[in-house]
Amino acid sequence: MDQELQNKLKKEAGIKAAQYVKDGMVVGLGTGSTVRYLVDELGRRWQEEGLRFTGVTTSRRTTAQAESYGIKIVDIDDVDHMDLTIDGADEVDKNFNGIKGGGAALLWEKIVATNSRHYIWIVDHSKQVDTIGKFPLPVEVIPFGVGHVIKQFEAKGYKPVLRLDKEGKPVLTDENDYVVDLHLERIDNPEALAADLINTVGVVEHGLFLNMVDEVIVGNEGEPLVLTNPNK
Ligand SMILES: O=C(CO)[C@H](O)[C@H](O)COP(=O)(O)O
Repeated sequence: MDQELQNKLKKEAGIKAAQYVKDGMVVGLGTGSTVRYLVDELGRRWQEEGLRFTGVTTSRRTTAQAESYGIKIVDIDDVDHMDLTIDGADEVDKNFNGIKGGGAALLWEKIVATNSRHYIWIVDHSKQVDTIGKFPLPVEVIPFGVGHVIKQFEAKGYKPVLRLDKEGKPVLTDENDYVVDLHLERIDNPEALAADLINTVGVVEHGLFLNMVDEVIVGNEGEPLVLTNPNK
């Protein structure tokens, strides 16, 4: 899919998802290029329609964008729960299992998601896959001893690569951790992999979001499709 079309589909999914946000809600705001369109639309409604909600964000980038519109953002510990969280995803399969963390925000994203009453992903249709894993699986690892974690992953055949920025320095998450991307190509047993990763000392979180999402809004040529998770 060409970039221009992909951006159009991301934008349509973001605008559709913005309709779920109502006055008075506490809303979790995800991270990434699709969420940017969502926040633009919420910002427009905040300024033009007087929409008022309380936002909790999953990254400093999203905080900065939301606050640039005047949207009220609070600390996650200042609210009891999120009524609704809307985020992007890197891949999603038919069982509503997905990979997140392409933007290195997976830890805050998972914390916000797990404390949300309703959880929605916005994606363009290129993110829909039969089997997850082609997209490298992000794993957040603390810097101390990261080389040893990488060696353990190599020994297991996980094909780990430390994520670097353009200057060749390790990418830092908002918690000042590193991201190790696992080039697995396909993940046939995501539950087993998730358990193995989270039991590895030094791993803070991984980007497998398994059966967490309630609805996926898919930007398609035509109207965005709303898929509802039957297992939630
Ligand atoms: O998990 C994420 C950030 O950590 C993003 O939601 C994911 O990478 C999708 O991003 P985009 O909308 O730019 O394709």
